[in-house]
Amino acid sequence: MLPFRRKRQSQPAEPSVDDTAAPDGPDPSGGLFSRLRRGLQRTGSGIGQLFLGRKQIDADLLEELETLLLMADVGVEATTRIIDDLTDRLKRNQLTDIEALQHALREDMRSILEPVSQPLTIPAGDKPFVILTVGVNGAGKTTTIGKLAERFKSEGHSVVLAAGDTFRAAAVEQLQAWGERTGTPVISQPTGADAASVVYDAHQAALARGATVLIADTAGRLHTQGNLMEELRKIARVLGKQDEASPHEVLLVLDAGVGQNALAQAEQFSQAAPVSGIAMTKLDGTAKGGIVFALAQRFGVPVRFIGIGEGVDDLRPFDAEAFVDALLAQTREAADAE
Ligand SMILES: Nc1nc2c(ncn2[C@@H]2O[C@H](COP(=O)(O)OP(=O)(O)OP(=O)(O)O)[C@@H](O)[C@H]2O)c(=O)[nH]1
Repeated sequence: MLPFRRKRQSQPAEPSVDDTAAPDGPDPSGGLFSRLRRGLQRTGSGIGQLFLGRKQIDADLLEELETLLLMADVGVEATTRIIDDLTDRLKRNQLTDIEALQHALREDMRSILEPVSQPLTIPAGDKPFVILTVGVNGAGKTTTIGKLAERFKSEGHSVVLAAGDTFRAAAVEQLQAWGERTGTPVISQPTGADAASVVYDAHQAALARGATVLIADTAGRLHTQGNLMEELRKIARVLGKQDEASPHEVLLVLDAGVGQNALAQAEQFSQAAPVSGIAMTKLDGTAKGGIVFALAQRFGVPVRFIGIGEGVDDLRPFDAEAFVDALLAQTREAADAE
């Protein structure tokens, strides 16, 4: 048995039938933890299992940990911060056993993520709270907007969507499909129309309907596409003219699978619009989920949501503690084999 194990880690890695129940009793988080843990398995499996059967803490173990963190795309800066701290604690004889090391690792990882663990809260007001989503092609913007519409509606908000991706054929239809699925009105113009004008129309419509949230889709673009980056600035300007605080949130949607490239995307998009939050998608299908640490360490931009699947409910508010716990959770098979 491992000396250190948190209560929630005793759940199975792959709940087969009922996501909300573990053999030890119901999941107190209503299945959220097991879903998140399953999603992050590919990123965290190596780190979680590194300590199994280990009795001694030495330089080799820290070196192995360093390699695993880098492989999970935690990035050089955040990895160095973690390893330096652990080495320091080791020198000061603070890490007397594996349990203490795991505890310290958990603490270090949390301390990187806690500053960016800031949920998106929609303040009450007489104008719609405007969320402008930005990101490269295929990052998951449209899907994330659909999931957000569902979430905000379930919280009692009245939501309007703006089909600001007038560039890609079928983008409007894709957003409309999410609108139908979630019962949310979508304001659109045909492909090729001026994106800023669609967003303007949508803002007017949101005001007229007394909507509390407006979420604008935008065309996926590479940060190297100057004209499209200029279009983003224009959309932000048009929104700002109607309400100087708007857009209230510029949500950068990043595909976790791109790894370190996410850093370049964050940097470039921030130059076109003041990115105020990140939605990290596809954490379910990647071994590179550690990129969240690299982003937190480098930019400190709040991570608002994480996507852990394609379903409408597969978007979760980011929570540093739950994220680190899920990442470091060991599989039952590995624990049993110990
Ligand atoms: N597994 C998984 N798939 C996701 C997630 N989020 C989005 N996807 C999928 O990623 C693909 C691209 O998503 P879109 O929402 O179309 O991406 P987009 O950024 O709007 O793309 P463009 O319109 O080309 O800019 C779709 O197949 C989505 O179902 C996620 O969290 N997990």
